[in-house]
Amino acid sequence: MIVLKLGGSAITDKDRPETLDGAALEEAAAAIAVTHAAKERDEGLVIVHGGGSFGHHNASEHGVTTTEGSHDTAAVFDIHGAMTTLNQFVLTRLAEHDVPAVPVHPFSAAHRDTDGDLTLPTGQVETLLEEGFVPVLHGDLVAHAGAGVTVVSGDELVTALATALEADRVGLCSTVPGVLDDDDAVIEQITAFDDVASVLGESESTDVTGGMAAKVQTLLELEASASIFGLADIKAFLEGGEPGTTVD
Ligand SMILES: Nc1ncnc2c1ncn2[C@@H]1O[C@H](COP(=O)(O)OP(=O)(O)OP(=O)(O)O)[C@@H](O)[C@H]1O
Ligand SMILES: C=C(C)CCOP(=O)(O)O
Repeated sequence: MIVLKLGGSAITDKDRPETLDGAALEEAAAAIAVTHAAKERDEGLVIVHGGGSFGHHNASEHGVTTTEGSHDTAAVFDIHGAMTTLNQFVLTRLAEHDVPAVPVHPFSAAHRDTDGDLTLPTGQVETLLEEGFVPVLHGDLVAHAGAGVTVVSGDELVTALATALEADRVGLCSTVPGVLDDDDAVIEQITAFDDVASVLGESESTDVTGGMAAKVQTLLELEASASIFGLADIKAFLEGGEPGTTVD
């Protein structure tokens, strides 16, 4: 099966709070629909989307990150609420393209222990896949022992899902065509963080989960290899290609 992340930076205007990039989401949904329809029903697809201009701004205002928690219910309503709003946009657009996409909200399913380690039950995702659905998860808040609630990034969910479901392929679509070097050329392959640490930065927009540096670090922990690519390469990835940067 395949785990595909739609980066928040790719499907929203990350510089304007709670602003969707409708054209980008449409391009993504159309590419997913055309490849999903062409495949056998038993090749499952799980989609995870990030926050972009939904979630990061709200989390930043409330001072909540993946490690800094909150016990304020207003923070939960704002941050989780922004993410479920974006999730509705994603589900609606996929449904318009006849992709059988259904929501799975991490806030209601996952938690962290006192060390910050994430537990994400996947029985519902596996059953939905077996029943022919495309589960759609998203970066969210999660209960965090000793800290209240903290942010879980879509990237962290991708690695948890890929490990639990033994994914064959993992793809992260972002606003860049891959990880870029000093000359803005796409780096084809990354096998060690130190090799690329000097070019990896945070996001240029408000981002509480660490941008490209955190993304690469998370993906290096994954057993399967993963691809980071831009919107125009979703179809190539879903058809079996390895566009952009491969992290393994
Ligand atoms: N070497 C690099 N190559 C490419 N992008 C980089 C690099 N260093 C920093 N970045 C930044 O990382 C961003 C991508 O990370 P970001 O976390 O925003 O991605 P995303 O997963 O698509 O979005 P979100 O976290 O909102 O879901 C790029 O838009 C760019 O600003
Ligand atoms: C900010 C929140 C709530 C989710 C962030 O998920 P990401 O955009 O995948 O890092």
